[in-house]
Amino acid sequence: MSATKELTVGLLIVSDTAAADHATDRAIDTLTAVIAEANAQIHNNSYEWLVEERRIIPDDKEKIQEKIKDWSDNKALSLIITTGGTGFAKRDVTPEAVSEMLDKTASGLVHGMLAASLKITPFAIMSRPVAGVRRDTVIITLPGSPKGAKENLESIIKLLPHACIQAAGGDSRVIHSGGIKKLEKEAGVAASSGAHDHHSHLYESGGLASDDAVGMTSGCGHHHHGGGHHAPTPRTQQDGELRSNDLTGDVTRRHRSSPYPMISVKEAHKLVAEKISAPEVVKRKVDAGLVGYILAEDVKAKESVPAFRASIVDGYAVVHTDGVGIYPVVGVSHAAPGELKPLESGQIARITTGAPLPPGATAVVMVEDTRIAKATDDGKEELEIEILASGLTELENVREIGSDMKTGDLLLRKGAEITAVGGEVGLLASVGAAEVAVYKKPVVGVLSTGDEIVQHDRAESLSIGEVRDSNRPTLLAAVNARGFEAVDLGIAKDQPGTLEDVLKDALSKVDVIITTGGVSMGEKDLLKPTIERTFNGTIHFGRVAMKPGKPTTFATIPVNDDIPKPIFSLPGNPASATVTFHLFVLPALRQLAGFIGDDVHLAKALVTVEQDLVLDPRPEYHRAAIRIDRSGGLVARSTGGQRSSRIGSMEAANALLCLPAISEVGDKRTRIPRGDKVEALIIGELKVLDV
Ligand SMILES: Nc1nc2c(c(=O)[nH]1)N[C@H]1C(S)=C(S)[C@@H](COP(=O)(O)OP(=O)(O)OC[C@H]3O[C@@H](n4cnc5c(N)ncnc54)[C@H](O)[C@@H]3O)O[C@H]1N2
Ligand code: MOO
Ligand SMILES: [Mg+2]
Repeated sequence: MSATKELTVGLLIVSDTAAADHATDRAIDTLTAVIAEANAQIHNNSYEWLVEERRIIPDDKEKIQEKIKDWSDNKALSLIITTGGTGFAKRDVTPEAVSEMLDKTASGLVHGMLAASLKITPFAIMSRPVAGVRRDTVIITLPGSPKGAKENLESIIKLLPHACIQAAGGDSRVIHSGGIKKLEKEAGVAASSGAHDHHSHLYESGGLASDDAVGMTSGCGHHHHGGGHHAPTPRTQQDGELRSNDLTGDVTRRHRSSPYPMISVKEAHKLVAEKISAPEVVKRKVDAGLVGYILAEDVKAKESVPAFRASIVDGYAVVHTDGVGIYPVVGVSHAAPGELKPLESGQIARITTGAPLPPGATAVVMVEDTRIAKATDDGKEELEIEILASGLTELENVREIGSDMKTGDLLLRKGAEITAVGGEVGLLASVGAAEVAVYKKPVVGVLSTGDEIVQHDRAESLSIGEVRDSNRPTLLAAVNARGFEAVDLGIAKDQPGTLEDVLKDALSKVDVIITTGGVSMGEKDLLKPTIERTFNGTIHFGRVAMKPGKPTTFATIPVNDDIPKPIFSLPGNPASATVTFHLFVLPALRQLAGFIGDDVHLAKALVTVEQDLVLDPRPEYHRAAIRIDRSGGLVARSTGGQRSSRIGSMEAANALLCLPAISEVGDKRTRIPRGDKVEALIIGELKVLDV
């Protein structure tokens, strides 16, 4: 199984000055930053640098050798980086100390570093770096100046994973061919056939799908129509294959890299669509509570609308052939039920909008087209009216019976959504539909997990380590606002028994479970093992190539003879939980509720970005507020800091901008410049741009 490999690093700062006063050292911070940057640039998750040791020692050959021995022979670090002691001064002994320890030298790395430095300064010629391998560890020596050390390391760091993996015996599953080619390209190394052969044992992955064989493309092109015929399904759990940590084991035996393949957002959508069961049909009353349901039957009109000949205006019912002239007012028809006296030629009747025409009347004249000819003596009633309008046509200003809708007409088709606009409820109500068949909406349970999580409105201030529960109120609100019934499942402690009890209870009450927290690599991350090992559930995916939301987990749990119930275990980080709710859970809820086709997914639009947006190694769902500008175009403004912990990044956000992973954009661009257009997934109402 391919997985992220940690490449461990030791930073050995060789400097008399820094050893005497650690505060003077700048090398550790500088190199840590270079390594962090290198991690950020890694275009897939097959490896990651991890700085495990940092030590500052004086320019002392024995001390240098002692550390190198410990870090390579005992700790088997992947890489040791020394800084300092590479010049011509008497105390400069690092190259000598290191050379004596090497099993193999690596003159290529030395050339690489020197060549890069010489481009920057001729003084590079004054440095005497060495590099090589001791046991499983690659060792490089950098100059003492932080600037020089940084430049040297930057010049080779992209090729170092390859060197380290080979030095450690080369695991052919670690780096896939795309990764090596990318490294070569990034480092400007020609992929000559020789180099290719040399690498081949690393990148022929023997049919095993590597992490990004499934792709890391951003998730906007995700629209699947519920199962279907798109990309091949990524690997999911095979029968009986348990990948999660065994909770009965010691922490030392937990996974050190995720056993779950990293799949693309697109594939995650496809898996959700496939595993979500068919919607159930139920009868529901036609009232305000019907909003958000999908009709499970065609609905036909049982009655005609209008059910009688009705006036469209306020005026006088006439016989249309009578023409202009003065006529006696023989009756009144208000919009109210009741018997009406028939009208004969030569007579008229006062009538209001919506009122039934008297039998015999064939048209209505608007009050504006008439004049009073004679009133009663007290002046309170009209006796005679002069009709001024000529050339009336039959049924002018009249709604004929069934002219809006006839008995038996198809009102709404199976699959129609009863929207919050109200039109469909109105249509059903207008023909007296009292009850309709719709698809059942799933009831959704929302659970927070974590020993540190406390009720958000607890009055006492927080003790160290405590965190207010923002995920549960957020998700309960979002579930409700999307028209689904939400059940508050509370907070479960990070204890297997507790989680088991809460989930067991939830499975009996709700159709879909959402949990947050406890899905990543920590020993207290219990969701995956509990789903798999306690509930015999199937984890369909446990990692998705996206930011935020990498550890998003989707599983189904068998329940008696029933259809397995879906459980979405979202990451604990608040922005991650909220984004992944919209991206994965909402479509699943909609599918269960009978939505089909593109309606299952969030709507997409092309928007113009207002600021430069920096790209991440993972496809990113950048939170933004999009507005309609004066020309009707859409502009997007970032909500600011996008760290997964920052729920503030969701404040006023109505869209998720789909930013490609760095590796997806050509010409080494690292940002989307302002003014460019990107795809946005709409999660809230659009507003008009402030002027
Ligand atoms: N060694 C690794 N560590 C982590 C990885 C990794 O790949 N390797 N992934 C990181 C990513 S990405 C994420 S996202 C998080 C996900 O963590 P978990 O889902 O396991 O969540 P927790 O560890 O329980 O909590 C993370 C974070 O969120 C806070 N939290 C949790 N629940 C709530 C809540 N209801 N309301 C507010 N805040 C909450 C929690 O206190 C933590 O700060 O893992 C990374 N680690
Ligand atoms: O993917 Mo995590 O969601 O970065 O924070
Ligand atoms: Mg965790």
